[in-house]
Amino acid sequence: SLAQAGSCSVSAAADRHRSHCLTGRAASTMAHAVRHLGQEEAQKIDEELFSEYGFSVDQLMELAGLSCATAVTRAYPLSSLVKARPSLLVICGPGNNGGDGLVCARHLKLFGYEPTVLYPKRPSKPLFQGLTTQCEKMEIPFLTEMPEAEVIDEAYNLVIDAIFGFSFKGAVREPFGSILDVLKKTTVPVASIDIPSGWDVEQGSADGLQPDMLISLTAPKKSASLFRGRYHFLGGRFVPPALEKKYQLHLPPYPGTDCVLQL
Ligand SMILES: NC(=O)C1=CN([C@@H]2O[C@H](COP(=O)(O)OP(=O)(O)OC[C@H]3O[C@@H](n4cnc5c(N)ncnc54)[C@H](OP(=O)(O)O)[C@@H]3O)[C@@H](O)[C@H]2O)[C@@H](O)CC1
Ligand SMILES: [K+]
Repeated sequence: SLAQAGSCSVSAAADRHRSHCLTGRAASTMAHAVRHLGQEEAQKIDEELFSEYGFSVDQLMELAGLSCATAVTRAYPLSSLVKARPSLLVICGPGNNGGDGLVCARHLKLFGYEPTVLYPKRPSKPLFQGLTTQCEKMEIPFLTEMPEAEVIDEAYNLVIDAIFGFSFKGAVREPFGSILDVLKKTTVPVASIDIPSGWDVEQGSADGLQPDMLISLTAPKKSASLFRGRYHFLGGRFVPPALEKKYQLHLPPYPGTDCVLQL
């Protein structure tokens, strides 16, 4: 399915459709390279979206999670899954990255996948309680503990890592240290939302998780240049042009109405 975009033919008459036919890679080489954000800068942009631009967290989280689910369908279409059932494990952390994971799980269920969620540390805020209820009502099962690596390899096609995002700092605290240790032993592909969890947002982690996919939200963070997996997508198509300009993000153009773009 990733080859589809590249094989699309371009006629002069269909110039306005040209962006549909460019792969993200081709499109991004046409403009300035997309900028990689430092940790403080990513947090500042996030804050500004709320304080200056009037967005609510719920709104952006919905768009971010939808982008992630869409990107997963591009890289791992239902027809490509090797297990009998289209099972996925979504591991959610205690912050907004975890919230993106819950939204992503809900959309993936609507897209025909069978997500199961592990959500060991749940904030008491109504936002996260609501997102949890929405998943439960969609008959998405919640695990009570992290399965062994062999069990994950046997049961799931893919793990979605929604543990930590751009606010992660320092050494990993429990229960997430043990969860990440198991995740490093699994052989099924891991798709990380925004940052491979456990990586320093700017410096990465030499002996850390090596995900197969990374979905950068808003703009890639500095550590994304160390990503060696197969699929790097950009998502979170909600940045107002004035904010993009102020931070000189140089975002590549998203094709048509797509909410994701392969970098
Ligand atoms: N504008 C955008 O792009 C948008 C971005 N969005 C998303 O938000 C994400 C950023 O969310 P965020 O700020 O809530 O931070 P995030 O990293 O999920 O969690 C921080 C939590 O982790 C914990 N923690 C930290 N360090 C730890 C450690 N060493 N070991 C253990 N725990 C540690 C700490 O918990 P604590 O234990 O301190 O309570 C804290 O609560 C971003 O990456 C993107 O996915 C969209 O939803 C909306 C639009
Ligand atoms: K993550």
